[in-house]
Amino acid sequence: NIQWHRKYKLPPGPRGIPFFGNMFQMPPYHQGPWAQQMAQKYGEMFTLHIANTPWVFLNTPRAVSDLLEKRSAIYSSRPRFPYASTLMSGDCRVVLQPYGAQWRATRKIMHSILNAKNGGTFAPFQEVESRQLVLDVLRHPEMWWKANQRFANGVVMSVVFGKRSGVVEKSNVDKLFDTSQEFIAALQPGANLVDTFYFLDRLPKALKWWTRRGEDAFERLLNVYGAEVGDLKERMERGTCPPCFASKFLDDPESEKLGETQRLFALGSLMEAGSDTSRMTLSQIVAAAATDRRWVKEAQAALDRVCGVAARLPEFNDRGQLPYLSAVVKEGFRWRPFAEIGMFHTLINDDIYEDYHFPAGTVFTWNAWHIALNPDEYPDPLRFWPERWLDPSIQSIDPGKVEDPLAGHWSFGAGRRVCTGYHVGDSNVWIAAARLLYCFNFEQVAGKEIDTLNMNVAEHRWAPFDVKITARSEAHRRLLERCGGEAVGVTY
Ligand code: HEM
Repeated sequence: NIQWHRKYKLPPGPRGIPFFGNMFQMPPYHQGPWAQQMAQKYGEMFTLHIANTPWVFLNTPRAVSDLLEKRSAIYSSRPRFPYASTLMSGDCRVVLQPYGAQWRATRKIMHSILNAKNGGTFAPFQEVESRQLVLDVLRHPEMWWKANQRFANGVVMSVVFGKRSGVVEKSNVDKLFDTSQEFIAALQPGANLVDTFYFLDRLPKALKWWTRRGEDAFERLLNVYGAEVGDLKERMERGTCPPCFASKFLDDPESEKLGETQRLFALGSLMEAGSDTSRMTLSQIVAAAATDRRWVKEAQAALDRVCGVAARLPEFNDRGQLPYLSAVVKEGFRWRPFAEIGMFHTLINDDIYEDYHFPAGTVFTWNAWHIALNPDEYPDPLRFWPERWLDPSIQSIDPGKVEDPLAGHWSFGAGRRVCTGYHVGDSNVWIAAARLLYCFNFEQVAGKEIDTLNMNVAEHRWAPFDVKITARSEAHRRLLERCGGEAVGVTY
């Protein structure tokens, strides 16, 4: 221990208790405000000890860029998860895989399919599902959050499996999304003690009460995805499957080398990572629209200039003429980051940075909430202010980068671990936001004002907040019925 302390030096942080460290100080959810307070107290970095693993929070873009980006080759692994990764996922869940050959090979193929050049493969799915979205909101405005969820799940189902979820056998779709929820639940702090207290993993198998549960979850997932891949192969043979991620992935000879389990988990990982993320970002934009009319008026004026008044729905082709809408999407990713304390990146070698010496195995994360709401980075940070991405006199940003999904914020992560689906995610949110804003007005409900700093947008069983949504005019209503209606009968 003394030798360790002589050799290594970590940033300061709150004092913990023996054995558990700071485990009980960090709230189990909505950790952003707490981590923000810590950053205000300790400065550019602070350290927590979760059991005996040090976690370093990076509180400025400078530190995130210096470590997670510029030194990405050694800051891109993940902590061990004996339950959520090994037992439940056969060590094949991309998002938790350690930095190594298997992760790199899977990610390389994912990237080759999900990059911007393939946007044309996915745009038809996003086009249909966003038409259905605006129609669903028109018909049942109080169920906007369900419509939003259906949109996000529907897009990711089509992007991955080339299948419209509205027409897929419902039980398997439910099972697909249930497996995702089960995985997300398993990742919550404290959900499985062995993922924090690694010594438990050394117990004899008979004493590990969680083993059966994890093995069951693993089997279930293989069956659900196996069934979906079987169906996909049949549709490919019949020539009825539109090009999608899975058809390209399974056709790629490189993917054969990954083995069957890794191939199934690659598909599963995309479904898990790609759905809730789009849904939550859209919910944030709805909240922002209801709480601040100023930017909504600008967005609607920009849309009307390009599409005419209640003349036609915005299209992807309009994007170049609608920088304001790209700025809305960027602001949607920045405004209230839902990955409030970022995502864990494990350091694989010892490293020295300025005054500090970090041991291999230290976990790093970017303090997303603090950075996004820091007035030194983003003037008037609580305001949803798309202009900040277009006007360098508000914020130092190159307005030419407004369509670059990664520029100016960390919501898609950092370095080699950055979100593989960011082009799909960004365009999902763009088309849905453009169409919703073109067609609807959003208002708060009297007596049920939205507390935008305390919205639980992760909630998928009920509305995260109340909002009144109405068509902008009778002409918009007619347009919605016509254009939305065209999506209802589409099957593939
Ligand atoms: C719409 C908004 C989205 C947001 C805000 C988002 C955000 C993120 C974040 C923060 C990470 C972790 C990055 C890190 O560790 O540094 C991540 C990882 C990932 N995302 Fe996304 N994501 C979105 C959409 C999508 C979509 C649509 C897909 C797939 C079609 C996707 C696939 C993935 C995958 C596979 C990973 C794991 C990458 C790895 O560990 O190597 N994401 N995403």
